Amino acid sequence: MAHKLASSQPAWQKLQQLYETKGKQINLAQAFKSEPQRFEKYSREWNSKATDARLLLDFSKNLIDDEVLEQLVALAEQAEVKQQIDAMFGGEHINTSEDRAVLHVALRDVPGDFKINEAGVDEVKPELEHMKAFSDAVRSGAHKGYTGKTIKSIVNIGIGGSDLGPVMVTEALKPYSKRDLDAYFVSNIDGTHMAETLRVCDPETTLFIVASKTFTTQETITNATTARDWFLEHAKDKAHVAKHFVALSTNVKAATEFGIDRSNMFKFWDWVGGRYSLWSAIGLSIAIVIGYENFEQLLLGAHEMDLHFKNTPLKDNLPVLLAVLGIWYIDFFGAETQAILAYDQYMHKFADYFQQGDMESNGKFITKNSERVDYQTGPIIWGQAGTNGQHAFYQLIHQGTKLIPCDFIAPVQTQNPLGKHHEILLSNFFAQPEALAFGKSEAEVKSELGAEASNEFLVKSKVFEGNRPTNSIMLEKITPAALGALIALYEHKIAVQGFVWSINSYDQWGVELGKKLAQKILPLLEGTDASKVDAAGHDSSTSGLIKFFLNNRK
Ligand SMILES: O=P(O)(O)OC[C@H]1O[C@H](O)[C@H](O)[C@@H](O)[C@@H]1O
Repeated sequence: MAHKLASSQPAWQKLQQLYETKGKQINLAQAFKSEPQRFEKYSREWNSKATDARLLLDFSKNLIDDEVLEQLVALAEQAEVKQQIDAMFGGEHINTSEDRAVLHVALRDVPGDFKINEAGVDEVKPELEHMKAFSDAVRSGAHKGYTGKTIKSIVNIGIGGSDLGPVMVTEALKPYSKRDLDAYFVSNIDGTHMAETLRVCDPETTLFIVASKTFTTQETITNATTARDWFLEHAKDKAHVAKHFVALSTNVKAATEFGIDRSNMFKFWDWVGGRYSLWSAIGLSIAIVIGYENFEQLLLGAHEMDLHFKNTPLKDNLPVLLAVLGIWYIDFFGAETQAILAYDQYMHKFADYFQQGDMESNGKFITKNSERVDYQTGPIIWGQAGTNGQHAFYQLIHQGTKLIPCDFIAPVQTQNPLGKHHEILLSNFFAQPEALAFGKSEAEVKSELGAEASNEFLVKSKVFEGNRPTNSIMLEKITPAALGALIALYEHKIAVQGFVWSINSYDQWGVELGKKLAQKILPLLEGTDASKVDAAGHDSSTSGLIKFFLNNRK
């Protein structure tokens, strides 16, 4: 693969011209007027064959026409997206800086459709069986704590990819959860997170799941050690740890050193990136909360999206469409962010999850050819569940000076039919993209205002320029399979953008420097001698801050 600068592709130059000559003037109101079939043309329904996952992607409210879309797809073709997809599914080591394959798709290949030759792939099935047996035993009460009681709480201790996926999915699929089992997720090194969790847990009925791909992450190991100390204060005998602590990791050696039995370890492999790991052993808390059968549906839904992604021509390929539309705004309109707005309370962690998924994957400036990009790469991802966001930040999306492409997501069917709630929720879900696209003209404002129309400032303040692009994604229902498919859709969108930008979406060197500096600073904080700080070689700002801490702590 050539991994050329995206800006050197012929389609990029063409898109630049299109943007200048007409792209920036595309007017959605006019486009919809002149094209009665715009929705039919720019929307795609997707039905999974083997599961109940169904979704509709409407991308008609984007600032595109046929020519722009054609060039966007041509850009993906020229960037060899198809070949890069095949390389990923084929197990090639596309994570070149770490010389690793990128095979989260193998974790959810339950039917065994992909023939991948990579060490560990043949261990996926046995590991899933291990997860099934263990999650069944915890849920049924067969797995007992050290005093013979059944498990009432699980505490997942992990951070980043070892936390966000389990948190997001267990929240999104709460209707499928075992309601008499409490699930907690401790991630932050701030002792408050663990202290507040232990406060409500009973050592006799709590299972700790230590989730860490590397098993070296400072936060997780510190939190796990604190949990073990707390547990042993009550249980006394170290032999009881086996019933209350399990580990999810690629690093069997470090987990053993921590004191976890091999039989209590659930492993995965270095070809699973942290932010793509919820499908692996890292999903154990999910399997315990929603049951293994539902966890398998989650995998199957994702697998169905994998098949779509792998086998569908680029122009009809949903992840590819989302990816190139994103590139249109990021690289040609200068959009810096992307909002993900799920109109479903259970999905309130979805945007947080893809903050890591997208920003850790594509927040990079070096191409795989070691060139510095001369274009923008990954956007800032943010969002909140609707309708809460409407009462917080939508003002800026509607009338601010920034272009914020938004993805609106909602289920047709609610999990909680309650009066008119769902109709009201969805009326907002339909109204917001409409308002963003078509706005409100000065003439409309004036006619609405009647006598007050002479107040120029009021009139101008009430104008909505419109033309703000959105995608709308409707799922039939947020079932485990549908959620799996939706997550895979976004994962692959991120992959395609990385492929086009020629960056490596699967490493994360950008998180290292801060960690290293913290390691250097920690010994200073453990001491008491402020005078040592000056000799430690920090800048005056960092030294000043550390000394303020040392001089003022009690
Ligand atoms: O699972 P772990 O090895 O503990 O890693 C947890 C997290 O830490 C790192 O800082 C990485 O940036 C994340 O990608 C990872 O998910």
